[in-house]
Amino acid sequence: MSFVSYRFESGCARITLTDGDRGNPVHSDMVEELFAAVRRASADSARVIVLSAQGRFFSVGGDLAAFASAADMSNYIDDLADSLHRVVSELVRADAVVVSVVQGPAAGAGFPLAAAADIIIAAQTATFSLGYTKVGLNVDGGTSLLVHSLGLHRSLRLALLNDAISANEALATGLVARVAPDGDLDRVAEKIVDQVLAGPAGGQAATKQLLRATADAAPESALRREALAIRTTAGDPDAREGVGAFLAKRRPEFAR
Ligand SMILES: CC(C)(COP(=O)(O)OP(=O)(O)OC[C@H]1O[C@@H](n2cnc3c(N)ncnc32)[C@H](O)[C@@H]1OP(=O)(O)O)[C@@H](O)C(=O)NCCC(=O)NCCSC(=O)/C=C1/CC=CC=CO1
Repeated sequence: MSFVSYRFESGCARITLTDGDRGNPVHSDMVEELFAAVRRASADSARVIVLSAQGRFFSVGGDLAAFASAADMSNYIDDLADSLHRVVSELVRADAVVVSVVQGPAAGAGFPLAAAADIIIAAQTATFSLGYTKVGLNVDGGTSLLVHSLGLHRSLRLALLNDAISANEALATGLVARVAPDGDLDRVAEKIVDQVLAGPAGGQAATKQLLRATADAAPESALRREALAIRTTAGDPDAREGVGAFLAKRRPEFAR
């Protein structure tokens, strides 16, 4: 694997995004590796899955350079959204308790990826932002998770104005379970892992499924709506303008 690493030990599967020098951008090869790693964790009957990332960013989200260089950007984004949805579904459906460990920005698709976890731990440097509408796309991969975790109006603010929320704001909303100084993040994550491993596997798995079903945050129907929407927005000239403008470090000029 080039973009994701997998390690399994004592009931805990550790999945790490390893393209830290590039900010762990989300592209088709990365998502395929991520999906394979999550499937492997289930095959290993992991009790806990820890999803973390190397480098200064958890993830900058969709790889805008890959979008711009794709032969057909719209098709590329459609396929990528489908692949990412499979990862999100696998994480929310896993019997394992999923813990994400976020340092630095979780932007664009990096945000729903981190938020698909059951327990989110953030460094003080963590920020959460969506970015999709900034590049002419619709939010994807987690509208159901966002509304459940942040509430409707905060989700609308983040999605439409592209504000970022800090680790402490995310803690106050309940999205994040713990905030730790960057140097203490791993210790805090290990404490959570030990706490889960000391609990009853069957009771925890059933409880996770029940809570997610009650919250309707096993988000398949929302993911289906998102996939349909991105099929349209990714083909809109505004998406090409938004992606091109980000890469050229200029303000986008969307059609009015
Ligand atoms: C908030 C940021 C993530 C970080 O800001 P900052 O710390 O100031 O760092 P920057 O200087 O802006 O960025 C560092 C370098 O990384 C490059 N970069 C940043 N984001 C991306 C990206 N998404 N793709 C490719 N490259 C990226 C940036 O150009 C810098 O490069 P240089 O050093 O060479 O100049 C901030 O960077 C930011 O807001 N980034 C954009 C976030 C974003 O809009 N992400 C995409 C959203 S759309 C999306 O995720 C959509 C999908 C679609 C469906 C399925 C799956 C995936 O994605």
